[in-house]
Amino acid sequence: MLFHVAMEVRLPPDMPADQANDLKTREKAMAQEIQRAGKWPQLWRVAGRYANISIFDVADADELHTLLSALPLFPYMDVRVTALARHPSAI
Ligand SMILES: O=C(O)CC1=CCC(=O)O1
Repeated sequence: MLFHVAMEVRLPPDMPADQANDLKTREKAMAQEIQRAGKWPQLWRVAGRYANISIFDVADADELHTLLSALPLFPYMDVRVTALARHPSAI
């Protein structure tokens, strides 16, 4: 099942740089692990914002939630999920 996921990251401005860098390093490692597993086939930066647009390919919304909520930056992200269905005109 495909999901369009929009993530906006909002780190507290007073978060120490070491803590922010650790979160970003762990986020990258986990994101790449999920991509290698084939469950995160598209990950795009939104130009000009600390945000991304992604496509996830997972079994269901429960699996998606499990993956998203395990991301190190999850507590600092505003996440919007849209379930995708096949368009009848798609070829
Ligand atoms: O930088 C971001 O958009 C947040 C993020 C999600 C996966 C990743 O590696 O970074």
